[in-house]
Amino acid sequence: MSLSVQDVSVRFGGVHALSGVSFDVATGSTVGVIGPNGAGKTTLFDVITGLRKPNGGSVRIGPDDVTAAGAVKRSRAGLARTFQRPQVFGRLTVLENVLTALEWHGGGGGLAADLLALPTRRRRERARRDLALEALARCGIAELAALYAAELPIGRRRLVELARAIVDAPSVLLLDEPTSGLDAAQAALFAEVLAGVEATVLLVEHDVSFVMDTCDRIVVLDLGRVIAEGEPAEVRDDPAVRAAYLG
Ligand SMILES: Nc1ncnc2c1ncn2[C@@H]1O[C@H](COP(=O)(O)OP(=O)(O)OP(=O)(O)O)[C@@H](O)[C@H]1O
Repeated sequence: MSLSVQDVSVRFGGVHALSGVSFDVATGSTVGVIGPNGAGKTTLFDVITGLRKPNGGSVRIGPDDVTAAGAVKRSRAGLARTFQRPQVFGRLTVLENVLTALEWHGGGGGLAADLLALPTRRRRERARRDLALEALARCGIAELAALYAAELPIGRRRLVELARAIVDAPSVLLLDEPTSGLDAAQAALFAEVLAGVEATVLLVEHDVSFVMDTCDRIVVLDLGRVIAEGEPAEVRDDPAVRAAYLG
C-alpha cells in the first residue's frame, strides 16, 4: 500500500512548522525524511501517525484518507510505527512483547472458549505464537525469545520493537529515528533487517548516511518545506541540500 502526503501544513502560532508538504511513498519502497534541526521532521511524523491534526492537507494510506482518523483507525488501515526511544515491555519476555501486538485478534471463541480452553482457541494461540516467532526470526532475534526485554541492550530492544511492528504484516511502517542511541554496528544490523521488511517504509532520521544507505528515495525538509526529493545520489549532490546542512 502506498502512503501519500498532500499539501500538509502545520502552524504553531506564527511558526510555519510545515508548509505545503507533499510526497508519496510508493508501495514496497523505503523513503527517508531528513533535514536540519527544526526542519519539521517530528511534526510531519506526528501528522502521519495522527498525533497532530494538520491545519491543511491530507494523508492517505492507499485509497483511504486518514487525515482525521485516530490511531486505532490508522492501525486498522495497516499503519504501524516505532518510537525514537524503543517502547518495549521490560517485564515481558521478547516473545510476549511481540504477542501483545496480536492481542486484538483475540484468542477466538470468546469468554466461554477462554474458560474451557476449547481446541479452536488453542489452535489460534498456536498460530499467534508461530507468527510471533516468525517475526522474531525475520528480525534475527529468535534466540532471544525467552529473555526479558529489560535485559537487552538498546540495539536488541529496537529489533524487538521492529518485530512487534511487523508481526501483523502492516502495509505501511513508520520508523521514528531508528538509529537513535545505536552504535555503528547496531545501526548496520538494523539496516540489514530492515532491508528484508516487505512493508512500505517511511523513516525520519538524523543520521544522513544511514538514510543514504537504506532508502530508495529521500525527502529533504528545511524550515517546513520540501527542498529536495529524489534518489540518494541526486539528493546528495543537490546544492540546496548542501546549503541547508551547511547553514
Ligand atoms: N509544540 C510546538 N509549539 C511551538 N512550536 C513548535 C512545536 N513543535 C515544533 N515547533 C516548531 O516547529 C518547527 C519544526 O519543529 P520539529 O520538531 O518538527 O522539527 P525537527 O525537524 O523534528 O527538529 P529536530 O531535528 O531538532 O528534532 C520548529 O521551528 C519548532 O520550534
